[in-house]
Amino acid sequence: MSCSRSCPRRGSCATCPSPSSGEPCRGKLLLVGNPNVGKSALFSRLTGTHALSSNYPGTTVGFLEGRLAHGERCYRLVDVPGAYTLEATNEAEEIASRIVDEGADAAILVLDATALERNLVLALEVLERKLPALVALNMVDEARHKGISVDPAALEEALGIPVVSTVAVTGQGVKELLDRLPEARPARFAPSSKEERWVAVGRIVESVQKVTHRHHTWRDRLEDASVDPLWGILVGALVLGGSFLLVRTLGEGLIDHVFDPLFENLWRPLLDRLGTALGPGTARDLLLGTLFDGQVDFEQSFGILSTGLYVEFAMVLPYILAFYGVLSLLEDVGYLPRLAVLFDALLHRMGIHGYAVIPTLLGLGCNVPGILATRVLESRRERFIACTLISVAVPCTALQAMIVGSLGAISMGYVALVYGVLLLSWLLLGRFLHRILPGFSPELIVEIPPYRLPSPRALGMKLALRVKDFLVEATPLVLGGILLVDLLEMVGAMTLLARILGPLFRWVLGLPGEAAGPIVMGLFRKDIAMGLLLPLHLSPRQLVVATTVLSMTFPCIATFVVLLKELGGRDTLRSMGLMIAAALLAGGLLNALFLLLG
Ligand SMILES: Nc1nc2c(ncn2[C@@H]2O[C@H](COP(=O)(O)OP(=O)(O)OP(=O)(O)O)[C@@H](O)[C@H]2O)c(=O)[nH]1
Ligand SMILES: [Mg+2]
Repeated sequence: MSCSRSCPRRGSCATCPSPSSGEPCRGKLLLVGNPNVGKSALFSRLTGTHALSSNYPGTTVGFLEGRLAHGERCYRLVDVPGAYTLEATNEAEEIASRIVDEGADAAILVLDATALERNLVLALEVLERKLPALVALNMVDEARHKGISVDPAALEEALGIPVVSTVAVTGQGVKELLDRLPEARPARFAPSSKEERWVAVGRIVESVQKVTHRHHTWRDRLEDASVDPLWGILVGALVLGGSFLLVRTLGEGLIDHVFDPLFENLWRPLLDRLGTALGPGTARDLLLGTLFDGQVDFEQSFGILSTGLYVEFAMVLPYILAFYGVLSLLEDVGYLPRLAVLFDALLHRMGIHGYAVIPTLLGLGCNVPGILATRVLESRRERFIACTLISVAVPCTALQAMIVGSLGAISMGYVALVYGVLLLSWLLLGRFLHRILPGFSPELIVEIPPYRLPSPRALGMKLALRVKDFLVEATPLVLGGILLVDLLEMVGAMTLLARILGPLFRWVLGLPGEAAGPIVMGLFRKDIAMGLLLPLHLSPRQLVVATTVLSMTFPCIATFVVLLKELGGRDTLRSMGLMIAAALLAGGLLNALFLLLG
């Protein structure tokens, strides 16, 4: 097992046993470098722990720790968030700066050979702090394609520390890097000003790097086209439209041809037998739920083993697989930062810069990583706006799967209506927050990585990591949520909730009081809450209102916890207040519109 799992309280990883002796790992190594230079790819290679690695700056925003065993020695290896400078400008850089200041036995300075100049600035800042170090000169394959050659021996001479050329995605040079770890040493750079550092960097680059002329390739042309104001929008619309279609087709295909048949043909007979063995009583009510004609209804029975497992595995998991498969591909190709450039003008009107598009897209998978990814935004104001917008108007894949599964079964028009209202709320709330919150949004300074052909192995590992995270996080909440609903039902709490909130639901939203329970249960899991709405036999229009309100009100418990961690108590409360107000307003207006239309 890796340290990152066994030591979630980062930094207390001294409890990880070393390979042979059973003693804790005492040595500490840091992987330090600019964003998107391959630190996490190298981390995965060195520790065998899979860290998320994507082709855009800011993938790692908190740090990850793993164990690196080499020969008789055992080290704790820290994947430090990418930073351009240790004079931090955002939270990810603050974390990086703090970790470097805490010190370590050695730092592995990961430099991108295609952008040596910019990378060396940070390297010198680290070296000025007298940390023993060595260099992993990464992406040398990419540099070769670009006609850039860096002489590692000359760089070693110039810096005074070991330099090893690496290609983190293939593992080239990684063994040599490990072999040379003991040679890591402090360099002789004295603390200097920014200007002096740039001058030193210029001198080093001149002596170690050669650039040869090369012709424009189709990749260069595609890169230019995808940020062009006109062509870029066309490419963006095609990519986004195509992605959504692909997710839907893949998700539906998996449900129809894999997961549904599995539940119907394998799981149902087992449940039937269990039902007969248990006979009527509380145990059967909790495990299988309500029976219809003596049979389990996977969507409506609400037993732990019936609806609980079905919702998670047959309704949500297929879309999780499809969504993360497609998103990971877009990430690794390097398309997302281009989307950030295209969206910058629009997002600036909402007080956030274009880069917020990446957390937002991640939020469409699960709000939790989406909110964590807002750490790359510079100001607190931007982060508050981005987090609130994600929680209010960006439905996670689990909820979307249920929306498409239930509302989509009636008409895709209703699904489009819910998405339309969410999009409009996202835009209007963003505008509103931009107006009322003091401060300004910094300009977009985002580095556009080159397009890269993703490695199927890396993609597969990333998908497996994300699906595992989903299962670990969702399973206890889904099953526990269903148990809680059943217990609350048994003690009459749901009826009480319906009575208290009934008038508000009836008058403002046009919903029966019984819808209050499911919507409040959204605090646990929104997919389960959506499942609870189904047995109420709402009219399609009521279901649209209920779905919209459920999407926009309280975040689920996991999102709430990260919001609290990222924004602090006061801002989380403000954000939740906005969520409830926006949800009631949107639901109320939809209801009024439906009444007007008759
Ligand atoms: N061609 C090539 N691609 C690489 C190499 N190393 C990493 N990559 C790719 O570069 C992208 C960035 O890698 P990451 O490991 O996410 O970089 P990082 O430094 O952890 O980035 P942040 O977490 O954003 O700071 C990914 O798409 C990797 O697959 C390399 O040596 N050659
Ligand atoms: Mg990373």
